[in-house]
Amino acid sequence: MSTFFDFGLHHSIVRALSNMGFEEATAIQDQTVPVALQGRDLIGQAQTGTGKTAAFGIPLVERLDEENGNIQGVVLTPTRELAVQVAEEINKIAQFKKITALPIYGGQDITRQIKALKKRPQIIVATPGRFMDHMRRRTIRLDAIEIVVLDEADEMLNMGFIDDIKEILKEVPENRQTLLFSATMPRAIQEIAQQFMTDPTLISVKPKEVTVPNIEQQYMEVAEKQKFDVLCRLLDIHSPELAIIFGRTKRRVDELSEALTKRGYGAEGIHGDLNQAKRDSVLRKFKEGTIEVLVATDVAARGLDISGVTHVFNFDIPQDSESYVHRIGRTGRAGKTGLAITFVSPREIDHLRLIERATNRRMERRSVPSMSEAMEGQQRMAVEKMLEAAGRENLQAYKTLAEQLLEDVDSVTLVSAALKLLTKEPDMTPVRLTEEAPLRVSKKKFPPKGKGTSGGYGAKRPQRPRTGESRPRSGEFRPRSGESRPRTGDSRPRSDRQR
Ligand SMILES: Nc1ncnc2c1ncn2[C@@H]1O[C@H](COP(=O)(O)OP(=O)(O)OP(=O)(O)O)[C@@H](O)[C@H]1O
Ligand SMILES: [Mg+2]
Repeated sequence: MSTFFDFGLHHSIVRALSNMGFEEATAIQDQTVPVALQGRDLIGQAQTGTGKTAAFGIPLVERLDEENGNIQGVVLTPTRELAVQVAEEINKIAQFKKITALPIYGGQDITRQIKALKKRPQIIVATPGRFMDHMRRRTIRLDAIEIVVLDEADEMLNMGFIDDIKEILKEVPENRQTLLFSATMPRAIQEIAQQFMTDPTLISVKPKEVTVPNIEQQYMEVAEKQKFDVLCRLLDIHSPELAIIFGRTKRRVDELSEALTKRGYGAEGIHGDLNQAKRDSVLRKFKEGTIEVLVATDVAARGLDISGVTHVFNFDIPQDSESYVHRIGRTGRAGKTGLAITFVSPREIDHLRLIERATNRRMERRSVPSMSEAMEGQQRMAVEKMLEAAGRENLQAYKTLAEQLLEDVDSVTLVSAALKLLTKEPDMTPVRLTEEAPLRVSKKKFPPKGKGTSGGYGAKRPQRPRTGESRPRSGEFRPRSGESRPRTGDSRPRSDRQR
């Protein structure tokens, strides 16, 4: 692997990368940065958490002119949170250069954005809908744009942003450089590539292994009615540092986070119907560790890089293999390990097999843990806490008290009582969860063995469920198949404001 010196980057960027703790380039950076620095168009595919942001961030910061205050670079992302995160990472890379990246997204006051634009950032990181708003208001000038990046390009297509993206790409100067990145590259991407890119270089890191090996992948067959109790047991057994639980619908996310809170877990939900202030505060609390469980729809499946996420639970099996890959990719990032557990109801097994085929990787079947295992897990935690305190805390102020207690009660009884108080015993507080219909795969859509696995990503998608909740009503579950994708201006998704 190259060090960042080998790319011939400006010393201020090498210094910034070293400040960020980046010593060597990751595989995708190693292969794409030199090509992007030459000004060539490229399509970059590499697994989740392998540094695709810097793979386009470094060439952006290197190639753009710091003396020029015009907008020279645009990065489009599918979600608002991702726009903020990507802008932050670019600003870190640019910390010793006079280049700034500004995030622009729906749900944020547009006049504030216009004010921020007056400070002349060279790079805009935006969700497509809000970028279009600014384009129409002429508050963003496009004539000096040299580089356009589509991050999570396939997801933006899934969300129906295709027309917006086409319009944006038509408006920016034709001789720009276009970079397109994602961990998953379904075929529809090729259309964009052909239409809007100039002789793009395709760089794909291990296309057959779309998931990273350091994420342990398990599944459990669980009846819909039992899912919640099983989830609680798993949380008790694993005591994750930070966990993300994905649910299928917004209602599901609301109900789950409420139910978890009722049972004493620090959990909050995030989905597209919450206002931006709420979304921001939930994510902030999760990053700080104020809450340890984030319950989310697929709005949090893409790109988010939160350190400390040790576990991902698919409370509801994802709709398709792309969603699966990105959801579980919120753990096991930057070389760390992670565990992903997917719940599958008995009627959804075919759907799970379809995901396994598309990702070319089997999930390990695990049996549902028992209540006593959950109890043991919590007891283990209590013992750990106690031993840690015994080893580290200054206990002087408690010693006399302890000696007095030991005169009346024997030591085993006393320690047992202390452990009981420290143990979070299984909580069976009743909760209310509306049942979700299982995801079914029609026999026709189930590809014969061996097919659809080439390149890891050819498998056909299962049908979307037909329940009202999971319609693309507000951008959470978008039509992904050719037939149902809106084609006209009228039926286009109502911009990223709804996400
Ligand atoms: N060369 C490097 N050395 C060390 N850490 C790195 C390097 N490049 C990136 N990282 C870190 O790795 C983590 C994952 O990077 P990033 O978010 O860019 O992944 P990604 O490939 O875009 O993933 P996803 O497909 O989920 O969007 C980040 O915390 C980033 O700071
Ligand atoms: Mg990314």
